[in-house]
Amino acid sequence: MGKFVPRPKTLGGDIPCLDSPELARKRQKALSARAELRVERPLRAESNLETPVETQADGAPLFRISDLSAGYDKKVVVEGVDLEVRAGDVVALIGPNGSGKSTILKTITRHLAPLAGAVELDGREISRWKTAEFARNLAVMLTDRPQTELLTCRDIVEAGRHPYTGRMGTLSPDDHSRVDEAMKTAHVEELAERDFMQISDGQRQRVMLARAIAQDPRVLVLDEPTSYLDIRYQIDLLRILRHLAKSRNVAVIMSIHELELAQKSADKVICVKDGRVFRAGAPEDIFTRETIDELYGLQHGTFNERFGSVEIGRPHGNAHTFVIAGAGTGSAVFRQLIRQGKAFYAGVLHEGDIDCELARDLAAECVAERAFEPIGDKTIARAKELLVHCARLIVCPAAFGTINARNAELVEFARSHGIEVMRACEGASEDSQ
Ligand SMILES: Nc1ncnc2c1ncn2[C@@H]1O[C@H](COP(=O)(O)OP(=O)(O)OP(=O)(O)O)[C@@H](O)[C@H]1O
Repeated sequence: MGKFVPRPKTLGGDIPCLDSPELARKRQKALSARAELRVERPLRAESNLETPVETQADGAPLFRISDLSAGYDKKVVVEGVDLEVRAGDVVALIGPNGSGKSTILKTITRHLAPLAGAVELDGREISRWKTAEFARNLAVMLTDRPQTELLTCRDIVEAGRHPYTGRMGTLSPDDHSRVDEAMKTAHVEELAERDFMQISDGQRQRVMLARAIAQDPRVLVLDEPTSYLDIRYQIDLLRILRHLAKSRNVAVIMSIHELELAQKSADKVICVKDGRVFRAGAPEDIFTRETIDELYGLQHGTFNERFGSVEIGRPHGNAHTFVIAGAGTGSAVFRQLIRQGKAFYAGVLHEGDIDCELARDLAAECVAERAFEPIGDKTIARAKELLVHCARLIVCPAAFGTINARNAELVEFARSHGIEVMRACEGASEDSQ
């Protein structure tokens, strides 16, 4: 293992001393790593990062996939894929493990040859593009870890500019400022001099994002870009991708497992299941309980479309707890009971209240009244029918209002039947005070 050679001091702000022998050697290494890193050439060497790339005049898709079959060693693992992506679109591929998302992404980035069908960039089959020409249009961020030796994180990001340089990979001052900008955008400035192989997975992912940004592509393809990132950087990454799409007209195509993030960041969602496109459409059409439960074959939990989250489902067994909730006061108690594996009833709630939405997924039964209507006789009677089987009543709201005033009857009912009454906020028995 060679000794790590620190980078030379910079001259004139952040512009490195380009004629240093050490840097030339490292740059040579970076050049040889270039093939490994699959650096793709941006379309126009002279293009400015601040200048949005022109959209096609006729509004035709930038990228078109038609009846694509893809797989390994002539064995098809995914087929019948159709997709049109326009400049500025953010497209998310979602679906269960092993459904074929990565295989599609590897095929549309020419890491795998298509087994059938067509993939066109700018109306031309991707196999007909010269390597450099194709590379000038498209940047890729896949999940495999590039093995590099003695390259700093800055070297890696600089590799994103090599498509703009001559054969020796000498970066111009303009290239350097773009590298700086990309590192700043991906929050990896502080990693600049660290060995790329000696940083965390999440840090490495952000460095690879910086490289892709420095590359200034028209199409950016990312395989599970959020997988190693903490929540702050997941949000940052998706904001960056949306910014690239909306301000610079980059077409972004990514696979992603975090449904909530996909729902909030994608313009178009492609659901891949069992090697086929199971459904495709706008997030509003895709992120429904029915579609997501079916896509993932959820049996013990369910997708809550209101919250964009997956709930782990209600516990088995009889309920011995009744929770009076409302206006979001019950959510924490519901989740606490679920964590404890305790089944519970919830009521009397109003349709549309967020507690009502959640209780429908988590409670053994949710007693609900129509929105904005005072609690009626039938509803209160049903709540009492359930309450009488319970050992305790948890009251979440600090006070009742006009339309849920009759929940006070449940408290009285509990007391008169020897059922323990607890205030959620105090966690103590009200009756024992
Ligand atoms: N190099 C390979 N050679 C042969 N089969 C492969 C190879 N890579 C993946 N597969 C198979 O292809 C199918 C699709 O895999 P793919 O990686 O595309 O799924 P995915 O949807 O990206 O899954 P995940 O969400 O787990 O990343 C799987 O059955 C997988 O085992």
